[in-house]
Amino acid sequence: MVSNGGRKLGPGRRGGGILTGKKRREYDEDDVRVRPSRSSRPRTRTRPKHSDAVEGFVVAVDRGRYTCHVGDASITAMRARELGRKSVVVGDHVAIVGDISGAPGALARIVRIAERTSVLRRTADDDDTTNEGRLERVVVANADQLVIVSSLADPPPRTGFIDRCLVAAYDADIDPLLCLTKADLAAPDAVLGYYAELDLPHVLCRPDADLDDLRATLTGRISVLVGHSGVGKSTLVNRLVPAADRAVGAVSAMGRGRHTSTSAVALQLQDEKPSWIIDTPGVRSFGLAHVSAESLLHGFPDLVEATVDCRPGCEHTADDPGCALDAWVAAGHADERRLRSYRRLLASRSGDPDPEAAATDPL
Ligand SMILES: Nc1nc2c(ncn2[C@@H]2O[C@H](COP(=O)(O)OP(=O)(O)OP(=O)(O)O)[C@@H](O)[C@H]2O)c(=O)[nH]1
Ligand SMILES: [Zn+2]
Repeated sequence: MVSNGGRKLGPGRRGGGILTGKKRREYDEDDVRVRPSRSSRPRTRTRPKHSDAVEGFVVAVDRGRYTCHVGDASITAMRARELGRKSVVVGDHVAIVGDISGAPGALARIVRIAERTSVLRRTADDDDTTNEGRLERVVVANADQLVIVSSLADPPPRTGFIDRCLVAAYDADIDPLLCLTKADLAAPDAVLGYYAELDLPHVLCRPDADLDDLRATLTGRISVLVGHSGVGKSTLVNRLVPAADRAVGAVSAMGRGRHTSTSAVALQLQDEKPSWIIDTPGVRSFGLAHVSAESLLHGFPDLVEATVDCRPGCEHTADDPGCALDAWVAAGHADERRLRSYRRLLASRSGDPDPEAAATDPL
């Protein structure tokens, strides 16, 4: 009988539960260091204590207070000390004890976090004001789908942003969906042409048409919406969940301040199956410093095949002599703009100044 040391492996959506050797550098999900060794804490002492815990779903996080959906009620909870440094994020399924009446002022306690089926991360490399520097943050847990909202005009689509989101989605093993808004203002051909080689599903949205296509992809799933300011994300959220009442067109002066909340909010869709959309008002980009160069390639399935011809250790940069990606593009197997985008992300990852950051998008 083969033993795994009594360690419980995760559901392993990606790697079949394989534990990777490299511990991700992060500060808010510390599972390893704070857990006492098995012998130092008798399990029986804590287990029965929480047998009365109820299940909840974390829908919002604000300064140490967690809004949780329990049944059809909404309650406020804090983290129990026994969670240690382990973070609780929107999308987490948790076990809750204490005052779950939902009455004003009632405060319950989160005592357990269920194993996550997916973890969407970003490196906070857009915030160089923190002491910690570039740290990895968990944005959302248990999402099934990343809805990348991009307008076709006003503002024009930015494929660099979309490519970045695609890498984050593939890295988290979450299905991407390209949601193109303002289809009443411009045609989608240029954007769709750029992604022609990818199996990337898309929907078009416009004010004078229903959202049935989009709704169909949201049913029964947890979907995270990301998008630049002004692309019409709030407009979409309001159409999907009228009760949400997200501010539309209001670009506040606080928008770029570091105190702006970057936390996400989960909103339930009126649907026959449990369906949630998670709005991410503060997430304007996905820092990808935590993603390896090889994983970065997964956002570019049209390029990945070429790299079998690269020499071992090839870093796939423009300066890498004999990088097979150049020949691949020269032979017409992939769009040259895709290679440029990949190399831009590679450069931004390592903190190099992005030579094309100020340049317009390839489209
Ligand atoms: N023509 C057209 N305008 C739209 C559409 N969707 C949204 N808008 C307009 O675009 C502007 C920005 O929309 P918002 O929904 O506030 O965009 P947002 O992405 O939430 O932007 P932030 O609030 O900055 O996060 C508003 O004036 C909307 O009325 C669309 O499909 N077509
Ligand atoms: Zn190469």
